[in-house]
Amino acid sequence: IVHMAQEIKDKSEKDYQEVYNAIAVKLREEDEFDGYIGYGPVLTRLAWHSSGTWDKNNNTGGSFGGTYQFQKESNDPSNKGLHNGAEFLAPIHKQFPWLSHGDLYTLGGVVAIQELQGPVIPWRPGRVDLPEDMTPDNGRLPDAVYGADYVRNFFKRLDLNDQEVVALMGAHCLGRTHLQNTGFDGPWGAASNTFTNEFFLNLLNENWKLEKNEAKNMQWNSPKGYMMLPTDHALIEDDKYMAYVKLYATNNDKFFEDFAKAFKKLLEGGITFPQSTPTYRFETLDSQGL
Ligand code: HEM
Ligand SMILES: Nc1c([N+](=O)[O-])cnc2ccccc12
Repeated sequence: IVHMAQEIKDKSEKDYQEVYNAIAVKLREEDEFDGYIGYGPVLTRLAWHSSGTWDKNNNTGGSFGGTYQFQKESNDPSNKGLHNGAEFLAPIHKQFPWLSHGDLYTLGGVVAIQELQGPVIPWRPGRVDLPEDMTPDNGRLPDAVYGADYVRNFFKRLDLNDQEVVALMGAHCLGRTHLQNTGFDGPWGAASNTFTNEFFLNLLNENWKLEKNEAKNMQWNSPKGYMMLPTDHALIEDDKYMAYVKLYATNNDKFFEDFAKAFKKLLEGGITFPQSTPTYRFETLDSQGL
């Protein structure tokens, strides 16, 4: 299967910046969601989950077809809670009906990272909505209960190496786990809505204890009220992963640079873009004085 991005002839950078700004203004205004965390984290997770169904071996799934819009995919137990992100984006789709669902879901994640003071994520348009029968089966997204070998093997299907995996996991600086969504709870400490390298500093500096939570799942908790999933903690149980955790804990610029590259790669998995497709680097609201 080839997912060839379509050439968008009648839309310019200005048109896409207008979509970016509409999402960013809504994100700034609707700040009360999830205990004043806001929609940034769930939009980031929606962009990741709509892309993380890709299988490089047969080029099925991925962000191209926008199939998260179909219940078969949005009802995947792995996607519990993401309807909040999709409902947030629904009015944006109405306002800009020419934007495909695949472009909408991935752009939502780009706006979230950039507006939460993270790095600029270069982004390309042209994903094309696929029919419902092209929706990938459930079960392609990762479980949180396993260790480093599982994580390494899982991300091979997405063509992502150790360095890219550790950088991407840094997005767990955002938001929180919700017992009713995934059976993990916390962090009760500062569940953040600012994109930083905190996740790596927490991993290295906190005193982690493996405990059974209210849903009978094992998770790592710290005295300060932070938590880590088993797959988070795996990054300091494995020497190769640990080297990158230390790199990103001590070099925020390097983390930002590597995260931006890996997140773009994740959001474009399986897509062939024509040479003529522009790569957009959007301005934040702040940098536009808005
Ligand atoms: C081994 C891979 C991963 C596993 C097992 C995993 C698992 C989870 C779980 C269980 C939650 C809690 C969801 C909830 O209860 O509402 C979560 C939240 C989140 N994940 Fe991951 N994740 C992984 C990788 C990623 C990646 C690669 C990204 C993005 C680059 C990401 C971004 C997020 C964000 C932003 C949240 C917070 C969502 C919110 O606050 O509503 N995760 N993840
Ligand atoms: N905030 C988070 C942390 N943390 O250390 O703050 C760790 N792991 C997480 C996993 C999923 C979602 C949020 C997380």
